Amino acid sequence: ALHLAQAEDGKGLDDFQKVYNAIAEKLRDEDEFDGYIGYGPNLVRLSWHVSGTFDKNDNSGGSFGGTYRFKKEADDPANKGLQNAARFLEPIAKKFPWISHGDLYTLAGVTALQEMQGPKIPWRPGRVDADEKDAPENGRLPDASKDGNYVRHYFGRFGFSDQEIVALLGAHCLGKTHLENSGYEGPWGAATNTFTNEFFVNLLNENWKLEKNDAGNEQYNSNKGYMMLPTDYGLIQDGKFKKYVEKYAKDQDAFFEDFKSAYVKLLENGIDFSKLGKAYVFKTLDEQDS
Ligand code: HEM
Ligand SMILES: CCOC(=O)c1cnc2ccccc2c1N
Repeated sequence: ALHLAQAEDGKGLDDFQKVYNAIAEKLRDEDEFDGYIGYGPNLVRLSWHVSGTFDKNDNSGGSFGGTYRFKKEADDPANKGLQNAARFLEPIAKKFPWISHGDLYTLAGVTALQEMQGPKIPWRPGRVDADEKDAPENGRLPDASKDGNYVRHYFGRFGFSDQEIVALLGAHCLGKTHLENSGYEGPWGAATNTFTNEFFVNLLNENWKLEKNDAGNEQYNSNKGYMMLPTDYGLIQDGKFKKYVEKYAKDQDAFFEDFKSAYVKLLENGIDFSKLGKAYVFKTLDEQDS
């Protein structure tokens, strides 16, 4: 059965907005990280990795239990580089000991996206920390060296449509790949910390060359120093995916709307929120500047 959301007792919008603001202020303050990209993209990746372990066949994994806090999950080779996001969140967890790890990891991704000018992401609390025995085994996160069909099959495990898959991958407009983390490198100089539909525009407009990188892995490089993973590139090799790439390259609002819905589905997969009221929509720091 699905995990039943149980919100932290007596905590409401104002309490979670305080956590949002603490993360957002720390993001602004520590802007030099990773060549002045900042922690935003890394926090978004953490929120996806703690959710992407979900398996609808037995409702295991997923964001509910906050099991990333255990080495068994944190040390998954696929999570290499996310130690930065985890370290960033430690003082936040200390300042707000009442928030569960699952809620913190997902709220941090929402905060980062909104502070990077992304869409407003409705968010619901109620994830409850589980034990180490509930941590999913390694190997549930995707392999970047594969093609579009692999990506379709992989996300089929969560019940995502072609349109939801393409929208979700639009998050690859943020940050960069790091050779020491994943065996992929780049984009050089083009890495961004602003949420846009640029990933789709680049996919369609650049001429991509498949090259071996310094780790011996094949990736697509463009003469502007952009890069795409083989799984990224699979979105334009596969006709059914490509039509959504074209839609989002033309219409950023449509991308924002569809990304928001798919991202919420990713973060809430496997959890029954029916006992809770409506989702919270947080104000950005800019919207609160009195
Ligand atoms: C086919 C599915 C996916 C694959 C194979 C994949 C693979 C990767 C790889 C290899 C990296 C580089 C990590 C590093 O070297 O530091 C990366 C980074 C990233 N991914 Fe994905 N990813 C996928 C889906 C997603 C999704 C669904 C999201 C969010 C909704 C996402 C968000 C990010 C972000 C924001 C970064 C940049 C992290 C940073 O700059 O530190 N990815 N991804
Ligand atoms: C808009 C310029 O960035 C890109 O084209 C791009 C492409 N794939 C990625 C894959 C993983 C992480 C970041 C990625 C990225 N920033």
